[in-house]
Formats: sequence, C-alpha cells, structure tokens
Amino acid sequence: MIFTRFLSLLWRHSPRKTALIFATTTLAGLTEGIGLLLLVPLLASLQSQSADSGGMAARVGQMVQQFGVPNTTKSIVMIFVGLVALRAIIDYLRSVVSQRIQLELMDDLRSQTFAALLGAQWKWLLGLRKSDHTSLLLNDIARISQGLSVSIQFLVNIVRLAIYLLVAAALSVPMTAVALLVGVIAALLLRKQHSRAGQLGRRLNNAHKVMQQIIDEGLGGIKLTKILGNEHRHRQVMEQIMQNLRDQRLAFTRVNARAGALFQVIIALFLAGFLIIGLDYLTLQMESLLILVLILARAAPMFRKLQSDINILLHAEPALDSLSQTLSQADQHQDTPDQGAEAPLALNHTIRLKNISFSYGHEGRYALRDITLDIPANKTTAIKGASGSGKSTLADMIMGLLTPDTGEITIDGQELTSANRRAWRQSIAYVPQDVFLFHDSIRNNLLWARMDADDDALEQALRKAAAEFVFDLPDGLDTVVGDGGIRLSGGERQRIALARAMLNAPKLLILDEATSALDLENELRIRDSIQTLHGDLTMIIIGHRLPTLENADQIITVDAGTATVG
Ligand SMILES: Nc1ncnc2c1ncn2[C@@H]1O[C@H](COP(=O)(O)OP(=O)(O)OP(=O)(O)O)[C@@H](O)[C@H]1O
Repeated sequence: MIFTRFLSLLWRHSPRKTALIFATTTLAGLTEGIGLLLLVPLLASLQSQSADSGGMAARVGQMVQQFGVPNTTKSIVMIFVGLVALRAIIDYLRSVVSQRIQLELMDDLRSQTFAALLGAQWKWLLGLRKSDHTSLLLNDIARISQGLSVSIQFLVNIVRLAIYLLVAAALSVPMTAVALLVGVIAALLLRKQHSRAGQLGRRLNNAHKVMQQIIDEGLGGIKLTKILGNEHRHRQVMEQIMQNLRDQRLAFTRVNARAGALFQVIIALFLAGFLIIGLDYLTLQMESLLILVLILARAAPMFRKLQSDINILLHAEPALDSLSQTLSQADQHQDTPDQGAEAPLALNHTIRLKNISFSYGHEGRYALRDITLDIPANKTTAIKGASGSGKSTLADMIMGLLTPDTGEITIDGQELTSANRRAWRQSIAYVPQDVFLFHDSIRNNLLWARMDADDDALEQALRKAAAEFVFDLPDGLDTVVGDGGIRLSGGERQRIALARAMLNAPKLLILDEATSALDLENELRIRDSIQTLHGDLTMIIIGHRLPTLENADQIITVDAGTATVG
C-alpha cells in the first residue's frame, strides 16, 4: 500500500512519535465510536420509546449501567459531551505531534540529501545537473511532506472507518455488509483514476526539474541574455514551462474532481436505497436506522477522501522515488567518510605521482595517461599546456578530488587513499580561475577559510595577495561583494580568493590560472608576494603566461594527458 511507504519513513524517523500518532488515532476513533453508540439510547429516549429489552438502545443502556453510570438521558448526554471533549484533546495532541514529526522529517530529509551531495565524490558530482538537485531539495521534498501529511490523514480515516464499520455491524450486520460491498465496488471503479494520478505525478516531477533548470540557466546567463537581446526568448520558454506545469496540475485536479462528482451521485443513490431496504425489508428500529444513516453519511466522504488521498500519494510517490534514487546514488559515490577532527597531512619532501591514468568515463578517452612525476615540497612547480591538455584534471588529482583509475599518488611516501584524502585536503589551498565568493562582506568571505582569524591576520593575507584595494573601499572589510562577487572586478575577486587561500596557512597552494584576470601590474605584484612565500610552502601554479611561471623551480608541460618535466 502506497501510504505505508510514507508512514514507514515516519516510523524510521521516530518510532516513538509515530506510535503516539497511531495510539491517538485509535483512541480518537474509539471515543467517536462509543459516542455514536450512545446516540442510540439517546434517540430512543427522545422518541419516548420504551427501550424494549431486545433492542440496541437497551443493550447500550445496560452497558452504560455496567460502568456504574445511571441509564438516564441526562447522564448519557453528559458522557457524550465528555467523549467529544476527550476526542478534541486527543485530536489536538495528534495534530501537534504529526505536524512536528513532519517538519522534523522534512528538515532531516533536506539535510540528509544536502549532506549526501556535499559528501559525494567530485567525479560523480561533475556529471550532475545542479538544477535537478535544487528541484529535489525544494519541490520534491515539499511534495513528500504533503505525502506524509496525507498519509497520516489516511491512517486516521482508515481507523475511523474501521470503527464506523464495527459500530454499524453492531447495529445491523446485513446493512453493513451491503455498505461494504458498495464500498469495494466504488474502490474498484476508481482504480483507473489512481494509475492516471501516478502518471501525472511523474510528469509533474519532470516539469519541476525543467522549470528549475530554466530559472537557473536564465538567471545565471542573464548578462549574455541581455547582450544578445534574448530576454523575450527566455520569457517565452518560461511561460511554456509554466503553462505545462499548470496543465499538469489542472489535469490532476480534473482526475480528482471527476471521481468526486461520480462518487457523490453513487452515494446519494445508495443512501436512498439503504433507507428503503432498512425500513421496508429489514424492519430496523428507527433509532438504529438513523444512526446507520448518520454513520454512512460520515463514512462516505471519508471513503471518498481515502480515494483522493491515494491519488495525492501516487502523485507524490515519484518525488519519493527521486529522493531515494539520489540518496542511494550519492551513497554509492560517497567520498572519504568524515572522521571528525583529523590532523592535516604533513608535506616535507615530495608529492609523487606514479603511472597515473584517468578518464572521465568516456571509453578510451584518457584525460591523463601514464603520468609519473615528482613535485618537490617547499618549491614552486609550474604546470603549462594547451587548453584541454589536462592541467586542471592533474590539479584535481593532486588535491585528491579525483581518484586515479590506475597508478598511485604518495605524499612524503604515504599513499593517498580514501582514509587520508580528507586530511590531505586540509593541507591545501586552491584558487581557481572562476573564483567563488559568497554574497556577503569581504570579511565573512575571508573568515570562511579560518573562522578565528582577527583583523590583523585578514589584513596581512590581503597584503600578501596584493589586495590592498580593500582598504580604500568606503566600507573596507565590511564591503558586501554581491552575488558571486559581482560588485568586484574579475581581478579583485581573484585577489580576495587568493587572500582567503593564504589565510589558512596551507602546506600546498594551487593557483589554477588564478592570475588570468589580472593586469600585468597586479600579476607582477602577486608574483612578487608569492615569491616571498617561496620556500615556506609548496606551490603549484597552472598558467599560460610568463610572469607567473618564470620564477618556478620546475616546469611541467602537459600535452594531451601526458606530462613531461623540464
Ligand atoms: N567533467 C568532465 N567530464 C568529461 N570530460 C571532461 C571533464 N572535465 C574535463 N574534461 C575533459 O578532460 C580533458 C582535460 O580537461 P582539463 O580541464 O583538465 O584541461 P585544461 O588543460 O585544464 O584546460 P583549460 O586550460 O582549458 O582549463 C579535456 O579533454 C576535457 O574535455
């Protein structure tokens, strides 16, 4: 059953709270059932009928007396009111507990997915579309949450229906059997609608992903869009996607509403038939018949609700599939497990690459092939080569972000394995060509590398990175850099990123085309400041341009995935 899939999520998250929901649901159902039964003698007494000893009213009256309560209208009314109040309290408790567990579970799923993605291997992450995961984290998990809420409601309604059935059976077994039969037939008739709801759910999943992608790409490439004057095209695509989403949602509403309309007619016909059979053929007592009709009138919309809840659950199920699929794939591609506070790996002698080959997964296409080289510690190594030759892949390999298909990397003779890869990364600072800055102040962007750095340390790092321009900004370190650092020039962004890298006192500093956006003057200043670090740490500088390379102790030339030292 589909709703058990959602409930088992709740159970795994908190068995205690799920059990509490189940207990309160059953209790609320029981109080309602007893309340309904109490109506029988109440109605009988209101009709001034003497409850004959064989009638239901008398039996319920005797039950009440067994509990030491006088069988009078007044006391039955009091119990009835008490039961309603008790049920209200139980319902309140259940609502709070189920809302709490839903919110907790949603947060848990989000952080679990987020952590799984953050902890996944770089190679696997490279093959993913970011917008799919944004859509999963935002839309799909919201739909799963709706599924959870509906499945709790589903459970509540099933328990209530079961108790209604018991009360109805106590009043008349044949009438209950007829009602059950009609229920089964109605459920069979509505089955086709369920498979349609499942299909629509899957389509909605895809429509959400496409919408997220269009938004991400449209806003990410907004500058190019403006230059090309393509705003209308993006708007059109967005409108088409929204139309598609609207159609999917309307189609789902239509499926549900059609079933609802059909159901109402069936129930009206059934109620009429029920009354006639009860009165003319089974000669039921009026009070029993009234309660039966009351139960039926309550059960029918609840039964209908169960059907539409199944539709909603089937509609939400693809989101659950998508989540489990991502989680299991991310699990299979988990990076080195976080071992807590690990000491950074020492680097005093050599980083050695021995017969390293690596492919991004394309058959026979090697990004690196049979590379053997040494990178001496506390020296500067330059890596040069044509675009696409494999320089960045080599840097990712040295940082332990990519794992070689064959060959091994050793740090001071110690092989880089999944056990020490994370510790190794702690010793490294990396400045890429496209630096990443948060939409935050320069201070916070720097502190991201070392939380405990004081203003003196920040200032020193900025000076080392030739980023003194920060001191001339009106807000200085508190200047907010804008989305991705958009309020700074490309060169300023790179210098902030370099300062951030310096702040962490790395053992290995990798600059991947990190000075490419700088003018010659600033590039020379950075080269000079890097020069002052010479001997204190190991540096790998990837680049094409002379100034950054000319002071290197060794130059590695990469060509179509092979490397020569010279
Ligand atoms: N994520 C990826 N998936 C598949 N192939 C990739 C991926 N990244 C790089 N490649 C391929 O691997 C090869 C080496 O790429 P790499 O980025 O290492 O080159 P590079 O020398 O750093 O280039 P550039 O100087 O242009 O940055 C190229 O053929 C490239 O197409």
